[in-house]
Amino acid sequence: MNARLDATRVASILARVAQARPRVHCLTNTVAQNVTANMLLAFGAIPSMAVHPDEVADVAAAAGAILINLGTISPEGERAIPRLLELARAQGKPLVLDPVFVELSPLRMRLAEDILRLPGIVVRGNGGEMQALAPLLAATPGATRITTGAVDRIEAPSGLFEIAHGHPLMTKVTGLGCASSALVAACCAVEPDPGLAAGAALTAFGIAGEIAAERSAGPGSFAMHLIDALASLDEATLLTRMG
Ligand SMILES: Nc1ncnc2c1ncn2[C@@H]1O[C@H](COP(=O)(O)OP(=O)(O)OP(=O)(O)O)[C@@H](O)[C@H]1O
Ligand SMILES: Cc1ncsc1CCO
Ligand SMILES: [Mg+2]
Repeated sequence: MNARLDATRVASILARVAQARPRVHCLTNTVAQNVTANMLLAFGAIPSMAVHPDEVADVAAAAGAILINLGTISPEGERAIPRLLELARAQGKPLVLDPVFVELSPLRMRLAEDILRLPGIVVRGNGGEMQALAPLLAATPGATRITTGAVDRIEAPSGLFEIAHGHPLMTKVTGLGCASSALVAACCAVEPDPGLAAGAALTAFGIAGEIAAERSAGPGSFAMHLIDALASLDEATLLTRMG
């Protein structure tokens, strides 16, 4: 099922991130901002986090990809969203939606519905979030749907990928799902097939999680080791871990 996503392919996408150093503009939640920025840097990408509706499109204009995360959506963030959608549409820029807790509020569901109208949209959520969005996604042809958990499932126009890497400690540090969405966006900036881009990002993140778990004593040191493991991931490690 993942025949097109071997270690060489993943390494090639990661090398393109390291070479191009794409900026990912993150309209994200206040909890996950720091860990998201640090994971992007460890991955070789560059974060920008502007929120103000009157500057967000200027700041994002030269970014390689955009992330919209609904986790602590504010009135200001809500006004920034159409600016980013307009920019992504005009420039054909990749946009990833992280529908945090979309099942908890009609406001989030309405915002998700607007964002899902963007052609080529990529959505990454956990099982509950993706289940809540299922009726909307069923009416969204061309979207890439990513459900993370013990096994990550990527349903893309180019096919289905399943990633069985990672570690349960990844659920004990807040914002790692949010950070994974940003890494998917970074790969979308350098790889036109969003299925392969998401597969590379989540394989790298999962393998870094496995390595970090071997080095850590609990969730605190795990977060630190995860940044280090992601920053030093190389093709030889991918080959060994992907088998
Ligand atoms: N039980 C598990 N075993 C291995 N890896 C896991 C497990 N659960 C989650 N992961 C990994 O953790 C990362 C985050 O996924 P998760 O589904 O926990 O996100 P999330 O619920 O959106 O997190 P958050 O909202 O806290 O940011 C993914 O890379 C995923 O593969
Ligand atoms: C804990 C939390 N609350 C809103 S966003 C967030 C980070 C994980 O999604
Ligand atoms: Mg989440």
